[in-house]
Amino acid sequence: MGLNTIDLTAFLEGKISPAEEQELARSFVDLSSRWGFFYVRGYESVVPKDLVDKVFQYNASFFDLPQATKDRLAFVSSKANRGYLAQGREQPSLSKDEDQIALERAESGDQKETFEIGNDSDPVCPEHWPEEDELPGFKETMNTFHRLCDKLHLRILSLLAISLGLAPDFFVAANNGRAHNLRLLHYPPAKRSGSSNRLGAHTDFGTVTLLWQDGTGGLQVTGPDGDWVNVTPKEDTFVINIGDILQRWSNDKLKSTVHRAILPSLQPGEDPEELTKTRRSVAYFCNPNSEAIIECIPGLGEPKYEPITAGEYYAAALEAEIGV
Ligand SMILES: O=C(O)CCC(=O)C(=O)O
Ligand SMILES: [Fe+2]
Repeated sequence: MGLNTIDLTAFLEGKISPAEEQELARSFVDLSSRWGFFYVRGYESVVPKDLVDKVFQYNASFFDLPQATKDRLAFVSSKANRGYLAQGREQPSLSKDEDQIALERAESGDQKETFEIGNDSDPVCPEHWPEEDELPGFKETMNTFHRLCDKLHLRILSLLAISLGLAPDFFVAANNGRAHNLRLLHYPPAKRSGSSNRLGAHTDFGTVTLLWQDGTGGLQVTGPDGDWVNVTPKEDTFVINIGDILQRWSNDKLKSTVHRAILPSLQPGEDPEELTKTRRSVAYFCNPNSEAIIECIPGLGEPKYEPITAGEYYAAALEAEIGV
């Protein structure tokens, strides 16, 4: 069985009847609790399609910059969570143990490089932008995309609140600081004779992730029965997945689903000795405000977890995978 798709057109354009909204909310919570991962279409009234295309074009031109330029923009701390991560630096894992993660990095490390972008108006953590003449228009495009994805995320959280029987603005106060992380991912061509791992199996840490992928394929999630299911690229969709903080906040009602990326399977006529295609994706990891206290949402049973501060939890999880 494949992944389901939710259409947000009428909801986002304010053309939805109360009954349709209830039905949409019901399928949203149903998919979030059974799968934790689904396609979304109909988002273009908030995030225009040509902007998404432009972000993908910049994904290519950013990673085409000279290695020395990218290295100058290097990621230096998980607390800041900004900058360039060269291949071999981040090792996502299901483990939280640094030694175990180091072992996985050495045995079949990820074949990817990424660039992390935060909220550009954060007074404490500056972005690691390339100079304007190195990549004209990059900063402006990424800032616009960051802001519009935040708007989209707030609408998604309002749908989530409705679906949990809460006031539509339930999540706003703890999630209105745009503490999100926009990540460009580049998976370079790889040999099939080596490791098939592109991105190790992991869950995301935040509330929801909005993920756009190119047409290459290779993203997989674990379905409700534990098997790997392909997240086949579909035109004009992105995927939403639930992250650990939202699973914890919802007392495990919503599911933070394990996912990974592997090399695409060999197609008829393809030469196994040739390098695979490049893969590119764009992830928008949504996070509560860093000082927000995450404790069981009312009405979801006896709390299983201690309250935590979102920012501390997130930085510790990231640091285990990056080491700084
Ligand atoms: O590249 C992808 O499709 C997935 C990226 C991802 O899961 C991540 O960076 O956490
Ligand atoms: Fe992920």
